[in-house]
Amino acid sequence: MHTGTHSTAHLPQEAGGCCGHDPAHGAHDHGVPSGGASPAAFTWRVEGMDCASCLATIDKALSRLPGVSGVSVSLARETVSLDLGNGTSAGEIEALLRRLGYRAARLASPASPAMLAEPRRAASPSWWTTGKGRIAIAAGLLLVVAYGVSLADARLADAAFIVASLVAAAPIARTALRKAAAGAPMTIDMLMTVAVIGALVIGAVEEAAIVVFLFAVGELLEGVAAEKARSGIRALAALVPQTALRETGDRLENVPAEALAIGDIVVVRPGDRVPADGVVVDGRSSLDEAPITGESVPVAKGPGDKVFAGAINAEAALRVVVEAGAADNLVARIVRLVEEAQDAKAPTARFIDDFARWYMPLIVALAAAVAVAPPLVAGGDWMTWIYRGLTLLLIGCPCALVISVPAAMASSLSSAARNGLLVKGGAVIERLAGIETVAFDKTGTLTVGRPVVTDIVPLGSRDAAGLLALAAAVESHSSHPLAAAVAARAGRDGVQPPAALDVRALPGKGMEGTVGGTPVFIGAPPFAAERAPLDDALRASITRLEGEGKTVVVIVVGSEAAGLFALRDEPRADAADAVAELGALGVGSLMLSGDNPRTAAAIAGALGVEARGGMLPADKAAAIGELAARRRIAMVGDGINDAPALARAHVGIAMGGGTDVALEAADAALLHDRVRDVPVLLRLSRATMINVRQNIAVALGLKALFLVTTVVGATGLWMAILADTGATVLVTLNALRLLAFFRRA
Ligand SMILES: Nc1ncnc2c1ncn2[C@@H]1O[C@H](COP(=O)(O)OP(=O)(O)OP(=O)(O)O)[C@@H](O)[C@H]1O
Ligand SMILES: [Zn+2]
Repeated sequence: MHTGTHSTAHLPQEAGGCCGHDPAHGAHDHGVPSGGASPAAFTWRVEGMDCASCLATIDKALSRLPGVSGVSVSLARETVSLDLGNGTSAGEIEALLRRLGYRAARLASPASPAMLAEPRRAASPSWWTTGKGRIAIAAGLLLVVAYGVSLADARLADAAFIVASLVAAAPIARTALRKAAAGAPMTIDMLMTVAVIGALVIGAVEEAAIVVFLFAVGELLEGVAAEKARSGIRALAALVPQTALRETGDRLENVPAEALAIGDIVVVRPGDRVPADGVVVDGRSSLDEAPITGESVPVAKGPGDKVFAGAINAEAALRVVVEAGAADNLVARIVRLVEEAQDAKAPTARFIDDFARWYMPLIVALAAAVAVAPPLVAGGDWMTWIYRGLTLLLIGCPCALVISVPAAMASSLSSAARNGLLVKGGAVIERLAGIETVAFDKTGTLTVGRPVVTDIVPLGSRDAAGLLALAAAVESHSSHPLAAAVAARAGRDGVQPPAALDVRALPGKGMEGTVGGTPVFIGAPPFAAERAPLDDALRASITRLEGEGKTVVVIVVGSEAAGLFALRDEPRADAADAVAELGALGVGSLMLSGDNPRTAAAIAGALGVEARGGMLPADKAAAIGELAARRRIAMVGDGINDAPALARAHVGIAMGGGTDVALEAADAALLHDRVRDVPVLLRLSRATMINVRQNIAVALGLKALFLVTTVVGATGLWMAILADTGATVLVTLNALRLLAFFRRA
């Protein structure tokens, strides 16, 4: 059973601290600083955090300041958040960030998503304008020049390579020193600096220059996959138009979309994008929601239908009443969710981070031993063994390993989000990949959730219309799908329901109230039977109707059964296919229903799933808890009345058009009402975990291989760094394959 908490890890997923890993990191104080005044939350947007190593360094440096607690660094959002008590001022924090080499800008509200606080931020800069890009280009050019010089005059070769190495390595050395001054001495920048200087000292000058260049290229590539995934999600936010046509009195005025308030009326002309989430009040058109939810078919919308910011109005003008502010619309929530998801570490990622944490010091110790021991103990050649020791230092770079998990997760999470599948982090992906059974709620999940009254059976003197009026009187107070069906039928038949008093819902059982002074109950037969005797003829028709897959509710007036309604809710068109696809994946399906077992079995039988009926809402949660103890189980529901069951499953999946509840209550949410997205999500998760394992194998495999070849002297300096750069490239390319998952599916 999962804990239900979505990791509030202080370090984001990509924070593995590739190159900046220091053994002590992570030990910081989340306590409230002394001094009485409660700490205030601050958030900065920090530019220049382009590598995993930056994060550990920032976290560590900030956490050491007095009065600072709860440091959280997000690479996905490019923010640093922390609580500030007495002892340090916000200005001092900014100064420290500047000293570490980053630009920091305070964000007004820590709660506001960074992206939306500055929504029009230019797209991420081209690689060659970034610090790492410039170092890589410079190192490459210097290398070419040095080769040119050495060809022209062999006597100048050594000097040329030495200059090239020193100049290209200078920024790396500066970073190493800066981090060391901030309390993180053992970083890959430091290893690089030591290795390059060492190589120059022992005369391996050409290799030193190549090493600096390859290292710079590797560093440049490190964040490519994550950045690519991130820019895909940022593109979403850019879909929301900047301006809106607001109706003010009888005028239309152009206002910034952010200025729209709930209740404003906006006009969306054909060809325009919808500026805010809202509900259509006038007009009919079809809307293209593909950019937001990945739904490729345009959706017809008319009065009363929900529209989402960013959708393209294809046909006719619409008047829309705004229902959410700019920071709360679906697109903003998706962006925020995916960014948070990218910061939530999967267990595998955490394991790799732990590994990387002791890997680097271990390799450094090994390098020292290799450089010194053989010459001292066995009389080996000093130059040879120092060279091998320096090479081992380079093998200490855990870059490819540290990005192996987050690169795959970032690709997976963002391609899922672009296709209407929202997953709250790598941990959920990891759990999804291991799911053995999927439990579905019935109403609204496996079925359409819009039951229709098919039979009305009055008893005694009352006629059908009279019975319907009575039922509708009580049901008009409920939003249950069955209640909606009864009310709809009354409306269609032109029946005017009388007033009902003291109406209350009995969850999972029915409704009760008083009409004209007489108590009226409408609900499931077993609970009706507690109030009035049901004769054999009545029981027989209930059994027959239920066998047809219909839900029967009995109306009890006073202490007498007054009649029954049968309602039928059709299975979703793709439900049977979804169950079959799950079966093909080796995953079992199960339907949990509050409906009576016979109806549940009839519907389940048609879909080919096992069913459990007659469950009260608490029973569903209990059943999930019990199943979860034996099998890894996912629960799919609408997130509204089955939140407890969703929470008790290993993975809770909410289905249903982007409602707040669905997004908050579950580990994953499907924006479309498409059951087949469940097997798609499982396949994506499995593909992601395979990808992760391939990445780890490549990264670790190359390390192990070059560790051995270095010690036996088969490979040298530049091959060692090429192994890391090459592994970074392979891991990145492999992770990016996941972006194409939906194109193949
Ligand atoms: N408003 C209502 N009017 C009539 N009957 C009701 C009402 N609410 C609940 N019931 C009765 O209680 C049963 C269980 O209701 P519950 O809401 O738990 O299940 P459901 O959501 O309809 O179905 P499922 O659990 O399969 O999704 C219904 O089948 C019905 O017999
Ligand atoms: Zn590295």
